[in-house]
Amino acid sequence: APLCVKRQNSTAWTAQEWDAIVVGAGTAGIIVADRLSEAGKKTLLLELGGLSYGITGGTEKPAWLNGTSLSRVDVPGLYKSIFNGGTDLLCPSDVVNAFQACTIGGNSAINAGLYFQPPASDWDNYHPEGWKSADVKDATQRLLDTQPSVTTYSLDGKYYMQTGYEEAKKWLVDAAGFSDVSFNEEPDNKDKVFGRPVYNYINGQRGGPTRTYLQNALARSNFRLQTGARVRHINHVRGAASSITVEIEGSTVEIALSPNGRIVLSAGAIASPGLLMHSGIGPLETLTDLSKAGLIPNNSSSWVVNSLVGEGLFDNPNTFIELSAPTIESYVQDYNNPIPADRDLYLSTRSGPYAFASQTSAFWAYMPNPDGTKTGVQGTIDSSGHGEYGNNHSVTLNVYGTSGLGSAGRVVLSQDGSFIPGPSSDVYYTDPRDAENIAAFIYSIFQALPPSTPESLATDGLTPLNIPQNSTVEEIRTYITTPSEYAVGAVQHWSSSCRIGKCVDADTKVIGTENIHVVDASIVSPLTVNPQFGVMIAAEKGAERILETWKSGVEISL
Ligand SMILES: Cc1cc2nc3c(=O)[nH]c(=O)nc-3n(C[C@H](O)[C@H](O)[C@H](O)COP(=O)(O)OP(=O)(O)OC[C@H]3O[C@@H](n4cnc5c(N)ncnc54)[C@H](O)[C@@H]3O)c2cc1C
Repeated sequence: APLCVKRQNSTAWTAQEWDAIVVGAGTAGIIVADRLSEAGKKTLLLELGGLSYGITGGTEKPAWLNGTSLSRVDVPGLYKSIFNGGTDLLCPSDVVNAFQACTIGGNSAINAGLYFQPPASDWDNYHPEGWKSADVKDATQRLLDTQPSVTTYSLDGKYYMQTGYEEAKKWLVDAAGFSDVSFNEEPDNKDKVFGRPVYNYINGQRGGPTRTYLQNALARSNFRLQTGARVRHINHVRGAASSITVEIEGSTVEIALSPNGRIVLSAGAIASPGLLMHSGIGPLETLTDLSKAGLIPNNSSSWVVNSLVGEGLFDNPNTFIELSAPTIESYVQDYNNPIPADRDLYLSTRSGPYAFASQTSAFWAYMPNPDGTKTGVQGTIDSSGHGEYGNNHSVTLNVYGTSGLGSAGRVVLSQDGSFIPGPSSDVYYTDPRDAENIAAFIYSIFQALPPSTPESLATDGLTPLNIPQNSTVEEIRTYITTPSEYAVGAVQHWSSSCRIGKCVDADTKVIGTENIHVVDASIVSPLTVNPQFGVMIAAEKGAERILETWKSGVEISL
């Protein structure tokens, strides 16, 4: 644990009692632990993974970064290389059945850094009392004060890889009637809007809670971050937790809460419900299976039966649409061998193609439903083609369904005897209305493209290559719901598996427990935008609510 040992050079931390034990130094966990320690609580932040950003001591990097303080995590343009594997940043396969980061920063250390503020309607329409837009306003401001959102990423002030952006703007703004907006200036406007993406970068490098909140917390003597610590389960009697069992450096230790202490699970939308289940908190059937396997006590009087633990797991259903135009010049950032001029531009001035992740534009719309609700759709355009469409004149449009979708699954434990948490098979498109809406949206924007077929490309403007421009709604619906390299792929935006008002109460406390909280993507309902910003608001707000429960002096009876 190179980070903490230096300052708090006690090896006896495992024998101490903690006011708050936060599980997972990810996107939300870091923020919660910072705010609780700031309020004077003696706070332990336990992280399964290891070092990530250069500032944490991370050293995983390509040779061209040797001699700098940067790790691969710091360079925004190395984002897509995470999908090539060969990294210690990802979760081991026995932790979650999904593509997730297990390292300081969690997924904020590997994601694209897209940082879109959710519209007020996401809180007002989909979250309960106490979590409406007016309730999260201050939390949002605290977040923006600590982690700003940037609209220019390259420090020379220029925009790079813009040929796809220009064609998309011609299509969506000039022909399809979308408004050209600055997303930061009007975050609530997500209906028929187009613009440049916003990111959470700091001075041309990856931002996120590790660069901001964690640095504040590490300066406090009542805070400790421990890496390489895998939490196995919470020890509790009918929901009143007294300690946590952790595997660290090959041994298993129990770490105690102080009287009136709190446990906060921030292990992510798949792992947090998994940890609750492995602690005897969850659906009866799952707890019965775990007890038969000897993994939780047989004595069911110590269980907390809560069928909503894991329920509602969401991920955006997505489709890649490959677009080509004669004017487009594709660009692929290279992990090992960047174009020397682009490498030097980044190293000398944090400018150029390596100063951002490669998304050059984004757009949103809502599809109205007969019952008065609306279904959100988002498009994000990248700088290169995908799969067999990787020619020099193509880019990839990633279309997601977002808020208001009816499809969701749940966190299930694997049936192979190892009980690893993962998504059920019914996360995407189980509600037929979702595919209808997304197909109708794609159809509608295709009408604003010049007529073309994949065999006879438009000479001026974009041609869709994998879904022909002249497809019917029905043909598009079939394409997007048929698994392929371009459709029904997991975006890994896991959320909503332990929702506020259902699985946890408005104080983020797991219903049926006394002092066990969940604060991470699990508690947030499906948002109109990529989840990171909303998850960080939930962490600010969650910390505020937890601190209020302490002030009101609720006693935990053991
Ligand atoms: C490839 C990829 C790209 C993405 N791009 C974007 C984007 O550009 N913009 C955006 O808004 N969203 C993006 N997302 C989604 C976004 O990053 C996540 O929604 C968000 O970071 C989730 O935050 P969290 O706090 O819930 O969990 P995480 O950030 O995942 O943190 C969970 C932490 O808990 C730790 N942990 C888990 N189990 C244990 C255990 N048993 N003991 C101890 N520690 C444990 C993990 O190691 C991890 O550090 C992306 C996600 C992925 C995977």
